[in-house]
Amino acid sequence: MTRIRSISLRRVLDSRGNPTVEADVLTESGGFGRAAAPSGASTGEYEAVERPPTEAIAAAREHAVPRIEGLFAGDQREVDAVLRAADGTDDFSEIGANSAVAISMATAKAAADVLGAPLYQHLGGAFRGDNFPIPLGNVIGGGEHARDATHIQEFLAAPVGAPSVVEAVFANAAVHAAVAEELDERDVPAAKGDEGAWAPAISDAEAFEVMDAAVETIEDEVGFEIRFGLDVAAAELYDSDEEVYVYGDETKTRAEQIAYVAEMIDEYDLAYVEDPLDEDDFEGYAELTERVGVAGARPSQAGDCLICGDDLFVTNTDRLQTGIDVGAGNSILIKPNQIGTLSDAFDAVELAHRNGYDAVVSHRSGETEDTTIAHLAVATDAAYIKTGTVGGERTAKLNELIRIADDAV
Ligand SMILES: C=C(OP(=O)(O)O)C(=O)O
Ligand SMILES: [Mg+2]
Repeated sequence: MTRIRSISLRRVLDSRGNPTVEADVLTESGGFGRAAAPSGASTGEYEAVERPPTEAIAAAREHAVPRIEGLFAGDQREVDAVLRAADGTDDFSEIGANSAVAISMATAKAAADVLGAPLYQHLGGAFRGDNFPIPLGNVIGGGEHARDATHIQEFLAAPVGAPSVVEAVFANAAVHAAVAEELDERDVPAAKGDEGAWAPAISDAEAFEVMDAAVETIEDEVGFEIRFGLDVAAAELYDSDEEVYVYGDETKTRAEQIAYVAEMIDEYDLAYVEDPLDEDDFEGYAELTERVGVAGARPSQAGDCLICGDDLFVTNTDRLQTGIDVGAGNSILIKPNQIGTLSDAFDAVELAHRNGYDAVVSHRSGETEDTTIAHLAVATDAAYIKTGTVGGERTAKLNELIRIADDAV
């Protein structure tokens, strides 16, 4: 295997118009990989730290790049371990998780290029057969991603019965269009939020109705089962002084929040609920998980509702282990930039799978054209991949998924 000859880092634009870190990795035999860090808006308190790109690049050039140049490109674990050692902190606050994840992902792409293999195969996906992640598509959103819209951050289409990835991807786009029609009929204008989801000024209750109607319309059209799900992003709603969840003028106690989410799962047969409670409430997650009766290995395979930890677990194996120990949730959201390296993201998926939890690989609200997460989702046999449904930085991932399924990457 060839060694890494050089690493270049630069600032590029993300989908919000903010700067982010892009890395190029070049090997001695001419292998090339390029990757860019995404960026969150509703970030978890326990995520690895993103530094302003200029500082992150300067720190990575000083501390990490000289130690990684010369390593074998295919030895991802070694490269990621050296990134961590060069940073020297627990949370990548020296070189920035944005520099770290860009270098980690670009290294994997360079190694795949050397092998002449698609990235998902290099990452371990050669034996995945016909298992493909189901795309969860954000079609109505608010929270931290849009002002004056729903309190719940994301309403996500879940085409669980789609016979193929391509049909699933197009079904989500059709639900996005059907939501626009449904809003139009109700005379509700809607701009789009950060992830391309419609961001109407309607109540959460009305958004449930709109989703339900749109999903049913498209289900009838395509002839396979489409459910939907949520990212409540409840840490953003939680007032820790008052110990209540704040929905505009209304509040819910912890018990009311658990009851509300359980009721919505039941009423709308939700396939997926992410971050239903605050990021410190492992016990609350456990209570809800038990209440909605999710049992057994890999709930997605049994058609059960996923209770997924994003801000709760932050792609971190220590936090996931705490959750596993108390029965908090049954799935984990995987965002490589929350933890800083691909090796750490893989460890989180493997710990999840060994314990019957599903993995859901996810984009961030601030994205680039980077397609690494499509390969990561296939390589790890993730149950779902969460992205938007429209917009270039979102369709980049979806179109790559279609190409992987078509063996055309
Ligand atoms: C994608 C999400 O948003 P952000 O990237 O803003 O954390 C999320 O909360 O799942
Ligand atoms: Mg989330």
